[in-house]
Amino acid sequence: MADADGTRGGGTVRAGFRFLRGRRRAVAALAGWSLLESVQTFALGYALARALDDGFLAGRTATGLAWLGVAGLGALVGALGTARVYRALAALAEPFRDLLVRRVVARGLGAALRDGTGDTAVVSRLTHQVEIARDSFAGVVMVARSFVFTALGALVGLASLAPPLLLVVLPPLLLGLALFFGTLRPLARRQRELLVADEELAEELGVTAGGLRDVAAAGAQESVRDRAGARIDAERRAADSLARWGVSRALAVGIGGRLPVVLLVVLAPWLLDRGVTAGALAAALTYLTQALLPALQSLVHGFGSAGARLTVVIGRLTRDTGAPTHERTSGTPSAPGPGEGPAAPDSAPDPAAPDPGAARIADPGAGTAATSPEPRAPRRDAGRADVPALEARGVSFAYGPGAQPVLEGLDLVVPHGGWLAVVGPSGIGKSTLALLAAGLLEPRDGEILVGGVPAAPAPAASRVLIPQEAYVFGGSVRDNLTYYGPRGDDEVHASARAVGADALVARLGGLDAEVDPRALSAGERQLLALTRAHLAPAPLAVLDEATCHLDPAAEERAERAFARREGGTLIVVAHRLSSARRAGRVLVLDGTHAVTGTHREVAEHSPLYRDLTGIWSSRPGSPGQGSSQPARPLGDTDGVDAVAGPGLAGDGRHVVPHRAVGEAEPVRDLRDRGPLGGDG
Ligand SMILES: Nc1ncnc2c1ncn2[C@@H]1O[C@H](COP(=O)(O)OP(=O)(O)OP(=O)(O)O)[C@@H](O)[C@H]1O
Repeated sequence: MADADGTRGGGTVRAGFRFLRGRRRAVAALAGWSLLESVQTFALGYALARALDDGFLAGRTATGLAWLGVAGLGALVGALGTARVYRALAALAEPFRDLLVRRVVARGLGAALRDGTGDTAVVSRLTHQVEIARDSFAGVVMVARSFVFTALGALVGLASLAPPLLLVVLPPLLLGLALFFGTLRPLARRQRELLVADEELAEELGVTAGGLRDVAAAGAQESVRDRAGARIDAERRAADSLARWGVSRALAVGIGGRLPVVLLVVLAPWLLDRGVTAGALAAALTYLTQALLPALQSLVHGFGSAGARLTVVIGRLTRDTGAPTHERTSGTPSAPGPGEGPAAPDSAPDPAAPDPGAARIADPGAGTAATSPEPRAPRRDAGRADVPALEARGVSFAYGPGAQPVLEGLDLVVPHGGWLAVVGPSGIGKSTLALLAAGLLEPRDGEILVGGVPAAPAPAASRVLIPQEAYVFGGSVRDNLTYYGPRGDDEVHASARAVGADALVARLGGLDAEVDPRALSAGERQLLALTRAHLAPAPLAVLDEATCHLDPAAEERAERAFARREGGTLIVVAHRLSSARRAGRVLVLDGTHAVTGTHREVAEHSPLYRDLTGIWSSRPGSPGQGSSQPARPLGDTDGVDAVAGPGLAGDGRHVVPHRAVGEAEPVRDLRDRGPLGGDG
């Protein structure tokens, strides 16, 4: 139907003519009704001239009125024609749509069956484009037809009134048309470029707006801004270029539609000398201003917009097998670190000496979980063993200057190789802590050190944050997985296997297969994002409910894969109890206390944790140690959503202890969370 690349309009026009040739009857019907419609154009000027010359100017009012009546009759006949024109147009546009739908469905289903993806959503995506093509096709036919028959009615009218009028009107009209057709192709190309740039920008901004929180979480503001800026520049360039070429369009309308009016006025004496009557002159002006000029304007603008849209859409339909238009599968990672925090080459920052005076929530159990036959990720610089992977020193944070703090006075040490699960009720500050750890938020007071240097200026390579919403972008599987840096296929496969994404990678068709993000489930997207993060060179991984769409077994496999990374440190905002149990240490953020320790220790000391995990005992104490109501064994079967607990405990106040387990002191009310909004 069109040029294969959809970028030139010649093929589309030719295909359009071929289509019309195959439907001669419908075309003839459309032409016939259009001819009838043009009666009103003809009658408008002709009857006006007669009404003036034979009627009002000759003192015969009745005759004048009768001719005006004829003009009215002409309008009625024309209206009849107009009504039928739309039916005749439908008889062309609907088969056009049917033809496209047949092809699209056949190709889309064929591709789905061939690929074995079973993704028949492609068909509905393309049929939407078909609707646009149908409407654009109808628009183009309508304006072309309208111009031809309006011009016909007007020119026949002029010729029948006074042939010299044609001498004045025709040359500029033809010149204007020549200019229009001469510049049609470059103009259409620019129009298409603008259309495509506009769509790309809208798509880009739509995607960005939907993921602003994760963009911020991933620290991808700069790359997102750059990409949006590039799209805006592209659209501006396209608009500038179209505007320059648009001058020719205005010129065509000016020469073809307005110049004849000027000439008629200027040459009126000459025309009157040659026997052109005043009525014919008035009729000529009416033809020009009421019929020809508007028809020419519609032609020029209609071809520019509907024609360009038609060419673009037809190009896509004949080229695509269903990839959404915005998924540019160039093979180049066009998206930023979609979802995860940034990572860059290793660096070994100068360790800052830990503050000897600071009391800590330390993680003695760290580094003990790594025993696995699974392949280890490439060695990362774990930093100096005596410098913690993450250290919070008296950290307070609030969203906004006057807001109550989300965290206050938090001290925390996570050594290299540690595995810490963060749990707590919804809205308590788990994600905030994750963002602070990733250096994407800065503490109001205190400091967060990653590998011994303040988290915010710490090299992005030192940690990777994987938020709940995983980003996968159009491109190959390899592009998606090696976004943070080139990796050999063996390493990529090893990480995919470790994380549990190997079956998915195979199902997608291997590393070279193109990814259609829309065809992936939320869990599959998480698996790809996790593998990408697993391959990142960052020693510290922060998983903020990054496995929430995986089943418990898949979640365990993924978490263990991160914990096993050589020298890797893992902080998990836990989504399930099983996740907290696996970790060497658990940090419970609650309304009045923050407690850390092993699972058993926090179960003993934190009523909230017991609530969250479903452990109830008749007295505060160690589960199973003399408790009158022994704790129920903890396990995956508890299925407790650790973050969806009963809410703030006690009086709703929040304390993060400066000291060890159980030693807490009250701090401020948390009800005012600050002005920024967000649900955590
Ligand atoms: N951008 C923000 N502006 C203002 N307040 C915020 C913002 N983000 C989070 N908050 C508030 O900070 C508090 C902690 O939010 P956070 O997202 O860290 O909680 P969370 O424990 O991760 O919750 P959830 O388990 O529901 O994800 C909440 O009261 C939340 O409303």
